[in-house]
Amino acid sequence: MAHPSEPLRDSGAPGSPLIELRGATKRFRHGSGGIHTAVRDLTLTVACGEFVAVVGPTGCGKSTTLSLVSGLERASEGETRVRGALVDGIPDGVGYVFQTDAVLPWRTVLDNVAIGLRYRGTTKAAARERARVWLDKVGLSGFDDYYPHQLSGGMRKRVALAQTLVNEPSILLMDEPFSALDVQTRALMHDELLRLWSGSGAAVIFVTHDLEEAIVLADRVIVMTAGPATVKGSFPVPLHRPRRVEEIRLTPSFLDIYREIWKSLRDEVDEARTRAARGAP
Ligand SMILES: Nc1ncnc2c1ncn2[C@@H]1O[C@H](COP(=O)(O)OP(=O)(O)OP(=O)(O)O)[C@@H](O)[C@H]1O
Repeated sequence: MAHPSEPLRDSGAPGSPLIELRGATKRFRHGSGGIHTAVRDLTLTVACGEFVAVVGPTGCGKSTTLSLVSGLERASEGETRVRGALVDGIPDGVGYVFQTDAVLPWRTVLDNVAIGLRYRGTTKAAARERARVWLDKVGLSGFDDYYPHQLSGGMRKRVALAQTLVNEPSILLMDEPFSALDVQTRALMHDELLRLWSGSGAAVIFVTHDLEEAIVLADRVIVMTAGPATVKGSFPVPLHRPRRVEEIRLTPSFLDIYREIWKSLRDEVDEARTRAARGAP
């Protein structure tokens, strides 16, 4: 295991994926005694440094898939491996960014960013110094002493990103991180995320409802079936990097790949809508 305050770097041993879900099934027992299968026989691998986006209809099991990788949930059948080892608890080097950020309202921006390092045993001065570097990287230098309520939604999201990235995760799990932001702020955050990720070597699994967002960001888009989630299709995104997200959306190659993936996703979205109209899970 790496020293708690040191970033974990994955060497990317040839032939071995960083993240592997093999025939993973996750069932939940409900209070009523019924059993709900959220994920079924899901097989997915992610390589070191790869940016994978996962799209699928509402409630299909995308977040549960992330929980299997992060070790927050254990597969009922099949297995999840990170760096070849069975996931049993939170693997080293995992960072998580949720839709609702984990910014603490009673702490300053600087201390919010420093908090993860403090928990890992870094001294206050060193943690704050590192946090300042990351605040600068996310364009928030000068806001050290602000409290979260004094920031815009986009700025708070930047704090949340810095809070996670300051720990230099080698695996970044993102669960609809920008869905609460307005369209313009989202677009800015897309560019920002790509800038921060490029060269970091981190593998990303980015869950979203938004196919456009998935394509502009990812190396590969995974389409999930209507629940229980399993992989319906895996689509490489042949768009060059570095990407200017706003410009990419207008290119013929973007529209081609959008049409191709939407053809696969549309049936699942329709299926989920039909079930919702029938009141079925
Ligand atoms: N801890 C749990 N206990 C019981 N059921 C759960 C639990 N977590 C998830 N589920 C159920 O599993 C299914 C998949 O949920 P999940 O949150 O993974 O879907 P999702 O695709 O991320 O949803 P959304 O698109 O709405 O964010 C849902 O029916 C949900 O109610």
